[in-house]
Amino acid sequence: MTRHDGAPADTADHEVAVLSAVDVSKHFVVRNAVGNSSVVRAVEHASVDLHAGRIVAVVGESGSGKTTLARLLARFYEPTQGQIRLDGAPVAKGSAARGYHQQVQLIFQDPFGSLNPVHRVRHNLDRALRIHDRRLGRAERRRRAVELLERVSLTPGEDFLDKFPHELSGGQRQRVVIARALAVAPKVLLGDEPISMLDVSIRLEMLNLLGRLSREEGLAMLYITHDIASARYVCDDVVVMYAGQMTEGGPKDRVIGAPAHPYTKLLVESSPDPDRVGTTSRDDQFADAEALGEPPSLIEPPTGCRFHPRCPFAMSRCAEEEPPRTDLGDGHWSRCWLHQVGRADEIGADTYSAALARRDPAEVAS
Ligand SMILES: Nc1ncnc2c1ncn2[C@@H]1O[C@H](COP(=O)(O)OP(=O)(O)OP(=O)(O)O)[C@@H](O)[C@H]1O
Repeated sequence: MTRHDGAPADTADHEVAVLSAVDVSKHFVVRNAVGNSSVVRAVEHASVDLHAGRIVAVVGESGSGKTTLARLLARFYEPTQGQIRLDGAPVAKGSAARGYHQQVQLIFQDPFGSLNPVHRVRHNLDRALRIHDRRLGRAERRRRAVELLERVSLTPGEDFLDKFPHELSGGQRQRVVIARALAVAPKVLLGDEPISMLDVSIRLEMLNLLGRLSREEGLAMLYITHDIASARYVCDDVVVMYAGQMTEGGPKDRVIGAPAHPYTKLLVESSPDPDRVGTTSRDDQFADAEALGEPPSLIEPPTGCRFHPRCPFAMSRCAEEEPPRTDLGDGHWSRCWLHQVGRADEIGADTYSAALARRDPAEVAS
């Protein structure tokens, strides 16, 4: 069972996670036009474990901290606080990144931007293969490049070796990006919205490819998405982020099927059709959620539970104190005061908008 949000990995799971973020925070110092600085609390106290052969989805609105979390796990950023662990061992600050990136690969949204446009597919793969093993001869690298292309269903691989990125479709380019990531034989793939810029018609195939790589080849994966339906389709576990914090996590059928946090409920109900995979654009996703209010500033986030200004169930306590984590069994957990005061049943009793319509403004302190 995958553990999220701070519980010790080896007691909950009986196996050490391949890659973990343990209580990580990332703060950015930004300056305005007149030189005053402020701190953006992009991620705060986030924990997640990635296990071999399993996919964890991170869902949340724009600006909730998903990309920052992936970049922390990829060591593109050092955490302001907390730890990244690989195979259970803390990754030392400033330690060599090359060895790390042979084990942990990050895939971005835009496959065109990820490939060098002046080089053929062969060259793009060859470089990664040489980084993986300097002893490989030219013929062996070519053989492996063909094999990699075929692993991502670009067959026959020979036909793609001499193509330039602009000669490929978006889906084919993203497959080449994945093949290049696999060239270094990583244990972990981090996908930052890897299908959102692809044609709707091929998104399902890409998800199937990611699912196959995880299940059949044992890769541990993080899958960042706005799309609840694709998270439900391909992942094992889901973590929900709101305003830089993790609010709920656990097995996907529990989190998406029976949300235990009002924000997850809002996301699921705002999702155009949780059963139609990959058909919505980023802008349409959570359109209703946006109508219900802007996500908060991460420079001066709301006190207490960050979701309380938008929450139909908010009590005065929600504005005062951060809710503790409540474990709900089977790896499912939530950070919401309703669980602590015996009112958790209310989350599932009605739709989010019906609950919002009934909200008593006097209950919310700010
Ligand atoms: N390098 C940076 N400097 C300053 N602020 C940053 C930086 N990177 C991210 N942020 C801020 O951190 C917050 C979280 O951003 P992040 O990109 O992680 O969110 P996200 O959930 O991935 O959003 P999206 O889905 O739009 O990519 C945002 O307020 C963003 O403006």
